[in-house]
Amino acid sequence: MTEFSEWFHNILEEAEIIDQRYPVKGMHVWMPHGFRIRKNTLNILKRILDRDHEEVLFPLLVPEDELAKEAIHVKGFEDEVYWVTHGGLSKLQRKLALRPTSETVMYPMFALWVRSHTDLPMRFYQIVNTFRYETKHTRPLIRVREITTFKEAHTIHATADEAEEQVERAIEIYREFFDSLGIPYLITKRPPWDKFPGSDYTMAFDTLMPDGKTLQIGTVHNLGQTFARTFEIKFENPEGEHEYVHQTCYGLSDRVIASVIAVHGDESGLCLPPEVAAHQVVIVPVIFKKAADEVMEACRDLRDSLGDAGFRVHLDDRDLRAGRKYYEWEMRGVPLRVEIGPRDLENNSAVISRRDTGEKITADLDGIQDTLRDLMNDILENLRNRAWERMESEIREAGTIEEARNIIEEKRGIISFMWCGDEECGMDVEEKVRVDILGIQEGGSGKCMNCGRDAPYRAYLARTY
Ligand SMILES: Nc1ncnc2c1ncn2[C@@H]1O[C@H](COS(=O)(=O)NC(=O)[C@@H](N)CS)[C@@H](O)[C@H]1O
Ligand SMILES: [Mg+2]
Ligand SMILES: [Zn+2]
Repeated sequence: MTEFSEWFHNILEEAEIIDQRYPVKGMHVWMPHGFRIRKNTLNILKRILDRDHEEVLFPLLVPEDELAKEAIHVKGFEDEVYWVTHGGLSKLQRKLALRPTSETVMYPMFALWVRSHTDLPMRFYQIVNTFRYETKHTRPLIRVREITTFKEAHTIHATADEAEEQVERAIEIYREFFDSLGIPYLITKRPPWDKFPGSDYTMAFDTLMPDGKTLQIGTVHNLGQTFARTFEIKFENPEGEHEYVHQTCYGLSDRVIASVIAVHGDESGLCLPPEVAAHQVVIVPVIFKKAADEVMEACRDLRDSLGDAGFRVHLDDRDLRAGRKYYEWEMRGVPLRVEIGPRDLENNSAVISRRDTGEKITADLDGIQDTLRDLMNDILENLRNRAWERMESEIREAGTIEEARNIIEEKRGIISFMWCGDEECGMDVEEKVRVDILGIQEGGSGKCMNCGRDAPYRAYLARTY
């Protein structure tokens, strides 16, 4: 873990998550193992969203004039948009953009869908690929040009209060989702100069990566009525008048997978929450001359009974040294390994090894399903607690610019300080400490670290991806 980005690139290759050799910069191939992890992660997310969102699928290509409609929005994306200019050999009358995000794709259609207040609220999401011509240093899963796993939710409301409440609901959805992955997060309101282009304000989830830099792993935007006015999205209210709707949108991406890998990983490789691991349990037969057949028989029976009980289980019956198997499954982050040998047969037991703590437990084969389920819950709990403790230990209070500078130089991590909220002063702090203001949390009191004025906000600074 000395050089995190080297560790990260290596594990993506060794654990066959993605293949980075694809000949377009910032675009990678999901390999079978990585794809399973991605699928399991998305299943958790969809289970949460499907409670009160409808899943949809909109086109990839955006007409130039639609993309350009909302001036601030297009300004924010104009240098990141990929364009399609030809259909076959013929030049297109009007060029088409590859969606960098789908406001300008969806909202012309929302204008057709929304009629009456009885249609509202509407809550949609789609999980698609989006394209951003990132000019900063691209990194697999972290800063890509094809965002392969872009979950974007878009909601429509009759009032500002409802939109406000939806922002809170989206924040709870993200908390539940990240908690199910054991990923710690800091929730702040982005400073005005860093909010989503065209939004009223942005709430962001940041997590701390092993190298002391923060990664924005999710964002929730209150769009107010800006896009409604631009795209004429109106509804007839109970009094028969026409009003513009109020909107929110909230997004996640491949970074969710990046943070699961980075936050829980260790020197042995991946360490995956059981909910997302490709295999939750791997069975390794301990083969000696004696009783070899009985051992294999017992391992197959266990594989079948666990499979029938809904575990993602794999029996590794390859003719390889056990040690080689242990290494491989630990590197791939399989939460639980079960070994059965001749001695275990006699005792009708098995030896279970936990990936997160390395602890070995001897368990009766009768009732081993409950033992494994309990262990899987313990593992998620342990991973989550370990990750939260680590992040919280890296959040340090600074009373002066000097202190802030020293902390960032020596330890990186996250700095919290009291801020007056004035943009000038904020930019000045970023300048002096040479890191970004992540955002603020309301309800502080004290004097601004930088200018001494009254400070109603607790603000956070960190070096970011
Ligand atoms: N180049 C990128 N590679 C990987 N993830 C990215 C990239 N750019 C943004 N993201 C992730 O995508 C999330 C949503 O992007 S966003 O611009 O903040 N918000 C939107 O696009 C809104 N339409 C909400 S869906 C970000 O919070 C960030 O976690
Ligand atoms: Mg960007
Ligand atoms: Zn100040």
